[in-house]
Amino acid sequence: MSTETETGVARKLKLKLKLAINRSKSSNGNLSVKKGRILSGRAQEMPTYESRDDISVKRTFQTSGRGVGVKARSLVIGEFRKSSNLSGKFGRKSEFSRVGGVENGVRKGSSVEKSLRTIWVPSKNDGAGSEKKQSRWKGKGRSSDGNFSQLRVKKFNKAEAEGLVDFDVKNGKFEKVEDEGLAYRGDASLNKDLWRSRRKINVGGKIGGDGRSSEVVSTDEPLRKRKRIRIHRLDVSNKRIDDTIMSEENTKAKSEEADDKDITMSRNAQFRAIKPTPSILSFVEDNLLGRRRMIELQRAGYNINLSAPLDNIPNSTSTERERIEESLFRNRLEFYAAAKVASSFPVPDLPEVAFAGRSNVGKSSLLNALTRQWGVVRTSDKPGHTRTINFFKLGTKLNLVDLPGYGFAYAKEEVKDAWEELVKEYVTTRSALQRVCLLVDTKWGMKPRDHELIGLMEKSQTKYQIVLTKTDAVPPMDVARRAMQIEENLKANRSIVQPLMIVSSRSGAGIRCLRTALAKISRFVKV
Ligand SMILES: Nc1nc2c(ncn2[C@@H]2O[C@H](COP(=O)(O)OP(=O)(O)OP(=O)(O)O)[C@@H](O)[C@H]2O)c(=O)[nH]1
Ligand SMILES: [Mg+2]
Repeated sequence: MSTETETGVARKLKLKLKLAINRSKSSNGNLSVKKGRILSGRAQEMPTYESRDDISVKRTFQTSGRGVGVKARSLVIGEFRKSSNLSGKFGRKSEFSRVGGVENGVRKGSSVEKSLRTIWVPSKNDGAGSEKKQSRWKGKGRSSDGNFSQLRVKKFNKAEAEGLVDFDVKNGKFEKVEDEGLAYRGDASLNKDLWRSRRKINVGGKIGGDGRSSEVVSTDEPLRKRKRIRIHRLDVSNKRIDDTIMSEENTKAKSEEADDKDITMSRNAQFRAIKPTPSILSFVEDNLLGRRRMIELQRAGYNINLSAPLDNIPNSTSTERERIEESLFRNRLEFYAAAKVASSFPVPDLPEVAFAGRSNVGKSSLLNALTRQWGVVRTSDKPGHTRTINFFKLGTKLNLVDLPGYGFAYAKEEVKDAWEELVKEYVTTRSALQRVCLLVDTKWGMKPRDHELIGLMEKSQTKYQIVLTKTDAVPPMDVARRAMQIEENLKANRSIVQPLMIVSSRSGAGIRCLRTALAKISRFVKV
């Protein structure tokens, strides 16, 4: 290239650079940066360079919005690669030296206006920043691009005076995207370095490690807030009790709580705060009650290929189910009467055990499970399937009675009322009735109608026993909590028969215990 051309090129370069600096100064708010990529803005109008210069470029951007501080500020550094309208690289290597301390305005300021700057910095690595090279460069500049270098040093000084921050990061790269402005090419290592160097600043107040400067940097960036979970002070079941950090919000909430003495825990929190007794817990564990994985049943020695696998003898080598331990329940279950009204109740000849409870709680299923005669009593997943009082004979010693459910059911209100009245009449007047098994869904617990029926049975001195059902649908701990809750609530009652039974017709858990309890009635009670 001739001297004449070089001078022309230098002049062009100077003009364009000046233009770029002015633009970036005057229109600071025009850039938006996201994930290291400049999305829009003035960077499109970056100058092009036709000769290679020993300068490197540093741009700092600050986005407004969330997380202003280390993360929000994106330092974009690097070099331009050759492209159609660029005849040379811009900056040899993107290694930078620190040019100034961090000014609060830059770090703290959330406004883009204040923080967005473009400065042109002589690279230390390239020697442009060193005394020796700078003077050489300046000298050179006097003949060819002296004005340019002066301008650059001037800008540099100005930027330094403004206290723009610089970081030392290796090999950062720019690429020029055709007329789209600068695009940061997502160099992961660059990101890491950046993040590290910033962390170092935060921690030690110095740029250490790879950082080329050891100047102290102000560290008044806001720290990120930690997430906090608010838990009720009485809820001891939750392990993540965070009583260490007191945010403003927390303190306020706690003082409000203290003021409001009548504050009540949510039902769920109350339930989770229940601590079951060791005896209940061991009963639940021993009988593998609650939701269990098949592997757990297998390890306990149950044949999981059978339906209701837990209603069997553990570690049995037989592929068949072992026979029922209570001879009473080996008898055939026979339907013999159904009653829609009290006048059609059959003559009481044998002791009766009735199964009461809300619709869909699993009364009919339990009869089948107890006798292992699935299909004798009809069941359905639709609440309100059993609509009459159904009497079943179990051999010649005991009758089992399946009652219609109460509460929600797919039936008309007056029909449901009639069922409820019928059930109430049966449990309070039936002379042969020896025990009512009041079934309660473990998941939902006792409802007002259950308490209503209990009240009636207490009045009429009918013996009743609570049976928790569908235990396979809830975690073992919840089964224990529910049992504990009900026992606590009903401990003052006189007609209740203890202990509370906990079963699952589906898994067969607890069925053997219930059989034993009911078989006793047939042995000792005579009608
Ligand atoms: N997971 C699970 N489901 C059960 C259990 N027992 C019964 N079910 C299901 O619950 C639904 C209702 O069972 P039923 O035996 O018909 O209930 P019910 O209390 O007789 O209902 P009504 O006759 O409408 O009063 C059916 O879909 C059963 O399969 C159990 O122990 N575990
Ligand atoms: Mg039923």
